[in-house]
Amino acid sequence: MTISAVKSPRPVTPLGILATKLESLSQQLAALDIDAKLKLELQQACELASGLDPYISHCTTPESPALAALVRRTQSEDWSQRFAERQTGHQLEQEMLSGHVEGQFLKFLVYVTQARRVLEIGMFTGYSALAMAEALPDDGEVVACEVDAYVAKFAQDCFDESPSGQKISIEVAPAMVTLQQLATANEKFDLVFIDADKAGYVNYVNFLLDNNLLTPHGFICVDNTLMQGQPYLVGESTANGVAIATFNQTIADDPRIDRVLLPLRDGLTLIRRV
Ligand SMILES: C[S@@+](CC[C@H](N)C(=O)[O-])C[C@H]1O[C@@H](n2cnc3c(N)ncnc32)[C@H](O)[C@@H]1O
Repeated sequence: MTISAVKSPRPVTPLGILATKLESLSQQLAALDIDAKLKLELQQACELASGLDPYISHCTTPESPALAALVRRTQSEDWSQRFAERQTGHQLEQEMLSGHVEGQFLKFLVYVTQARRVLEIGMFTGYSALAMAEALPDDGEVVACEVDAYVAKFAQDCFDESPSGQKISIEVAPAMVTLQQLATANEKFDLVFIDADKAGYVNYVNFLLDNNLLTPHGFICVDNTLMQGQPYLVGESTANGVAIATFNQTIADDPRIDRVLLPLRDGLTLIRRV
């Protein structure tokens, strides 16, 4: 593994982007001769936005040493270089990692639902998989789908050094291929976390429901359902923004589904069959 300088992740959530924009506005207005009360109000808006994520993190149980080590390794990797050298099949980036608060939330869900079998669609370096594995009983299992062989090996190396890593089995293939194999083997899951290619989300949820891959009380968590605010903003969207807007509407129109979208990080939608 090549170690390069650790870079801070860029903002990729609606709140993070809002805080950055407010900060930029505040800096631009600071130089101008404008009403001091207006400057103060903008400063207060900046503090309200930029202080929220650090405070939520402060109030949340800290991540384990194994998760913290996985974050450090992920941030130290030069993902652009790996892609340039064709070691990864597509451009990966540290911002893909779900992180502390979302990881602890997923872990909490595993505990309270007493899940024993978890399926992850889109693993990257394994942060969410390992967070969920930490909450599983000793005989519990996370089956983690990942299409990229390089990052799958990277995650496996992290799991090998983690106390809960042996509960995770990685399936290196396009997730739909793995889902078909799991359905053929009549596998069932208590919790499915979807965090892969956004254009595939509708098909993943339909496949899980149509092929009874969930246990009777099983449920699905879907990541990035706010996609940096694009689904509710007027103006141009990226391909991912369009895919998530379509996914959110498809889910809203599906009478089989009960759902709630939580404004956690970049949006997390919980889905269960009614
Ligand atoms: C956002 S990252 C996952 C982050 C991870 N869940 C975490 O919390 O750290 C998305 C991952 O999905 C993988 N992926 C994309 N398309 C996929 C597919 N069709 N099948 C399986 N994995 C896929 C990507 O290679 C990438 O590693």
